[in-house]
Amino acid sequence: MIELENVSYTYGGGELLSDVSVQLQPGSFHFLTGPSGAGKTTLLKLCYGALLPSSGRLSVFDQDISTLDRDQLAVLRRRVGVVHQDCQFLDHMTLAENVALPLMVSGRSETSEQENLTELLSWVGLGARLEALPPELSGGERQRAALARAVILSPDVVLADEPTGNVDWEMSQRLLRLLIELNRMGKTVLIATHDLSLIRAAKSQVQARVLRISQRKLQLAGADL
Ligand SMILES: Nc1ncnc2c1ncn2[C@@H]1O[C@H](COP(=O)(O)OP(=O)(O)OP(=O)(O)O)[C@@H](O)[C@H]1O
Repeated sequence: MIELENVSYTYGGGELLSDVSVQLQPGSFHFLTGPSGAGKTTLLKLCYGALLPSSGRLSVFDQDISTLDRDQLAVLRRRVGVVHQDCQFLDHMTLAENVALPLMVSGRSETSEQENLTELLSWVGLGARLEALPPELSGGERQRAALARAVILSPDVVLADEPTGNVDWEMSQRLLRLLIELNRMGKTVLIATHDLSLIRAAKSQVQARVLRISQRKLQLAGADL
């Protein structure tokens, strides 16, 4: 589904990721961990085509990303839902409008889609907050809204960047359960996190592989987490 083969990523400050190879199989569940600044967000951005590898091969849904034009890349991105680290809401729009943005951008605003929106917001426990503005939301509400927006177009893959970064343990468990539920629906899930207790908690609920970035390399973490 997503395959990196000897991918390196270099920017002005030097090489951040070196010779990374990994496959995310359909329906798999992965964690991506590593110290702050190790390159987790960068690796996620490579996975949805926001950045291109400096070298190596990256294919998403069996398409070599370097061969895609802008329109093809846009189609591909609709199949990958991203929960951004900072949520990225438009503060003057309501929660429901923010979550519906991907529908509007892709020209899908029929009644059935609006019904899906209401259902989706109830699923994440925000059915009563549709009209709230982003500055009025708590950290946990923002993260759940970001998750709803990431899956509104029914993507095949969900990439979540520190989805439990600013919430307490109870809320992080709730977010984790939602992500596990998405995986049980067949979606491929990758969660970037430095929270090892979250990973430990997940291991009894889902079969997850843990990838770790250390000194520019990506490794499969052992059972000693
Ligand atoms: N194109 C770029 N230009 C400048 N700096 C970059 C670029 N790409 C990555 N970096 C730097 O590389 C480092 C890794 O960033 P990244 O956000 O991927 O790490 P991270 O593991 O997600 O960190 P955190 O856990 O703190 O979110 C950062 O210091 C970032 O500023």
